[in-house]
Parts: sequence; structure tokens; C-alpha cells
Amino acid sequence: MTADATLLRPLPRRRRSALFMPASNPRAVEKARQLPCDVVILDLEDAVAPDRKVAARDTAVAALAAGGFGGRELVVRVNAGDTVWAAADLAALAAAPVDAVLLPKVGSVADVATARARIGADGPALWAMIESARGLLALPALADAAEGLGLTALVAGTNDLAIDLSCRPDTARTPLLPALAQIVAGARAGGMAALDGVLNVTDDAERLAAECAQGAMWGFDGKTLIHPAQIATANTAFGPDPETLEWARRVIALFADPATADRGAVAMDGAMVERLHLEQAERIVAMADG
Ligand SMILES: CC(C)(COP(=O)(O)OP(=O)(O)OC[C@H]1O[C@@H](n2cnc3c(N)ncnc32)[C@H](O)[C@@H]1OP(=O)(O)O)[C@@H](O)C(=O)NCCC(=O)NCCSC(=O)C[C@H](O)C(=O)O
Ligand SMILES: [Mg+2]
Repeated sequence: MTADATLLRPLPRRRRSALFMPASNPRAVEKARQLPCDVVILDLEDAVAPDRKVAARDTAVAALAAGGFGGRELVVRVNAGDTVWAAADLAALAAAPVDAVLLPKVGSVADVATARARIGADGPALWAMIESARGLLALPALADAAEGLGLTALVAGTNDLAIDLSCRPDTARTPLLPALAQIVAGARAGGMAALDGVLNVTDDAERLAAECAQGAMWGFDGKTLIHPAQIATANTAFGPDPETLEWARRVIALFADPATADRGAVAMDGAMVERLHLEQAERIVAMADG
């Protein structure tokens, strides 16, 4: 790839922190307009009781129309395709001012294709939760179909996944790690973003920091969250640390220097730096700048 071609590639959005909230909770939705999360996810699925589903959908649509979320990316998680609410959820969001619609319990390309048919070819981008064994097995096919279906992000649903796999996660999430790696690989293969699953515990800052660092290490762009108190930790963990940012700025400067600008590979601090690192460095700086 040439340097010019590199510059033509779109930069990804910052998705360090993606806060879920029940769309049926107007207080939480109101609060989200001021919170420092990158993504707001209004939930119509598991956080909403069956008898409040229709009201929650109406509240979500009204909240989107009212706006006031600033630069935060706006996402609505609808009910699963095999539920009585799915078709009406998607119809209500087809022309809504929403950045993406998150589909839970995706187990096949057909699940996404059905949602795309219901919401329309010109409807919002679709995101898919991978939270079952079938979802994991569908990842290569989902990566291949992503562009055609407007599928732009994969989200790990670690609660449902642990139940479906019948595994017993420890605090280090040991039995889930192969699945998390598969989700990141599927997302990258399909040109999609990858978001890590939630931590249900809201009063253990050390555990949250460790889980965010783990998600960042495994390649996720950010983490889905359930409480405002989790946002700052995710923003720090998924943003570049000062050392990485400094490295990136120096790589950019190196390739801008007339003495080395026409080189493919240069030595810096006793290590090889190539043009692929220049692209990486430009992305790191762009993400840090927001
Ligand atoms: C987990 C909670 C039920 C806790 O609620 P609560 O005890 O009321 O929290 P606090 O009293 O500490 O709240 C303090 C203030 O913060 C606001 N708040 C709380 N949570 C949120 C939120 N998520 N977004 C916005 N604002 C929030 C409260 O309103 C308080 O405000 P104030 O009145 O001004 O003091 C609750 O946090 C909650 O409902 N969280 C989200 C639950 C959710 O959306 N779950 C679904 C997504 S996760 C999932 O489904 C997993 C996945 O599918 C998988 O399989 O893994
Ligand atoms: Mg789930």
C-alpha cells in the first residue's frame, strides 16, 4: 500500500466506552446526554421487561427524535429476530436518527439479512451481538457478508455466551478468551469494529480496569458498559497510553523528515519501523485526538 492509499482509508470512530441503558428508564436516557461515553446504547432487549417493550420502543424513538446526545454514537438494541417485537422494533427505527441498530443473538448471516430486509437497504448500519455457539461458528460467513449487509460492528455478549457454552468464567474470563479472540478476528476480517462484553459487577474498580486492559490487549476497540461509573476506566484503557502516543508522534515525524521520508524501513530506538507502522501511528494519533 502506498502512503497516499493509506491516507484514503477512513479512520475508525472512537468506541472506547459503549454504555447500555434500558430504553424504559427515562432518567438513565436523560443522564446519557451528559455522560462522557463514546456510544450510547438504548436497550429494548434484556434490560426491558416484556410488558414494557412497546412503551420502551416508543420512548427510544422519542429520545432519538429529541436528540441532545452531542457527538456520541447512538445505537438501539432491538429484540431478537424470533420474538414478537422484532419486526416492529426494526420498522420503528428504519428512518430514525440513529447511527446503528444492534441485533442480539445473531447466529447466522440469515439473521442479519432478515433484519436488513425489515429495516430496509437504506436503513441504519447494523451491529451484531455474538453471544452463542452458533454465533461463533457463523463468524467467517458474517465477515464475508458484512459489507453487503451494512454490518459494521460485532459486540461480545459474554453473559449469554457463557450460558450457551456452558462454561464457568473466572475473574480472568479464561474459558471465554478463545471466543473473544474469534470475535475480534471476525470483526477485523469483515472490516468491522469489535466491542467487548459487559462486566456485571459495578463496585470493583480494580477488576474493571483489569478487564478493560485485557479487552484492549486482545484487540477490542472498546467495551460495552452497564453503569456510568465504568466509563472513565474504559476511556483510559482503550485510548492510547502516553508512551504509545509519543511513539506514534515520533514515527510520523520520522517519515516526514526529508532525510528519511522516501525510505520504506527506518531504525528508531534500536527497532525497525516500516510504513505499515506509519499507518498505525496515524490512526493512534487520530484516535487520541478524537
Ligand atoms: C445495573 C443498574 C440496574 C444499577 O442501577 P442503580 O442501582 O439504579 O444504579 P445507581 O443508583 O448506582 O445509579 C446512579 C445514577 O446513575 C444512573 N444510571 C445508572 N445506570 C445507568 C446507565 N446504564 N445509563 C445511564 N445512567 C445510569 C442512575 O439513573 C442514577 O442517576 P441519578 O438518579 O441521577 O443519581 C443500572 O445501572 C442499569 O440498569 N444498567 C444498565 C442495564 C442494561 O442496560 N442491561 C442490558 C445490557 S447488558 C446485556 O444485556 C448483556 C449482554 O447481552 C450479554 O449477554 O452479555
Ligand atoms: Mg445477551
